[in-house]
Amino acid sequence: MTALNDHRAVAHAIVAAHGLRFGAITAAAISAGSFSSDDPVYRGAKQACTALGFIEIDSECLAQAWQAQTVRTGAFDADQWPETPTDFGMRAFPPTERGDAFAPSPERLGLYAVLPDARWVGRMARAGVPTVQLRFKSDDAAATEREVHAAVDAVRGTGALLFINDHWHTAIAAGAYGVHLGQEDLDALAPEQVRQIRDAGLRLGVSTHGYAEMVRADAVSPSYIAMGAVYPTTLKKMATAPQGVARLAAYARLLRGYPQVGIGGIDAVRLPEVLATGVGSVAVVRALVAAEDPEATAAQWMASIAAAA
Ligand SMILES: Cc1ncc(COP(=O)(O)OP(=O)(O)O)c(N)n1
Ligand SMILES: Cc1nc(C(=O)O)sc1CCOP(=O)(O)O
Ligand SMILES: [Mg+2]
Repeated sequence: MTALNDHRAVAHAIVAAHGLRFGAITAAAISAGSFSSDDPVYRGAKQACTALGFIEIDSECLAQAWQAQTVRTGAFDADQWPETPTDFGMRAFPPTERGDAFAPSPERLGLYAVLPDARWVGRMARAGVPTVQLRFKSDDAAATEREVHAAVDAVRGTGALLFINDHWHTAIAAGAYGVHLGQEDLDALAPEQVRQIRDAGLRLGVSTHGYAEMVRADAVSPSYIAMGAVYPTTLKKMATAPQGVARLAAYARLLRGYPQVGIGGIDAVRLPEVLATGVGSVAVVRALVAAEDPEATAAQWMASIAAAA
């Protein structure tokens, strides 16, 4: 039994219980950190999470959740990694029952193709990919408007659900199925603008890269939550290290109740272990766009995803 008043014992018990799957750095790291409370469970958990390689804001978030879990259950249990939303300060799940929830998307979005232009969107939609995203990176407003409208036209009649990355205003005007926003995109929006997207009936997907960002995403009750980067990706410069599948599985358990998407560096070899975490969707760029035969590759991936469901 771990002594509840000894933060060092708490830290060692958590690292001993979870070091193998998350990969403990060194025992020496179990001393570092800044603390917002003297509670021994909070303090020990923050030291342990730092030693397990979580970044500062995620260690803080986890430490507060460990403390809340201990208060809620009446006992500290080192084996029980926090995965109850209310312990993280989130509102009660399921989020779909909240008054401010975005329109729902399917629980399992399946293969999710993130694509650079409307031509690719049409091509993958016609190949039967169930979820597609236009990720058109341009500051040219006229070109963006053309591309968004072309993407909406391109999926018509295919059954594919089209999310527009970043350009939410144009997505509303063009009648897209949904919008995908990152944390910085979300930070740039006033609450009124978030309401505007929701009230227009568009679905909202939000990117996350750890616990603190999941809490932030949950605050707007989106239609799905994306988690990345699971593996290293060369597609864009990431501010955080790859998460790996052990963390992805822990995130997926916390976010049960949301449709979930794994993204970043996923290829055919890694696909089975990503699906084994329980996420209902995998989002890819290069695996399709750089494939020799994108249609055949999409068909193979869709079969693998269906077989794992
Ligand atoms: C499904 C999905 N997940 C994550 C992202 C990344 O979005 P964001 O963080 O806004 O970065 P950019 O794609 O805008 O560079 C995504 N697009 N889709
Ligand atoms: C666009 C994007 N967003 C990510 C995130 O983690 O938020 S990873 C990523 C790139 C995904 O490309 P690929 O499948 O080629 O690695
Ligand atoms: Mg973005």
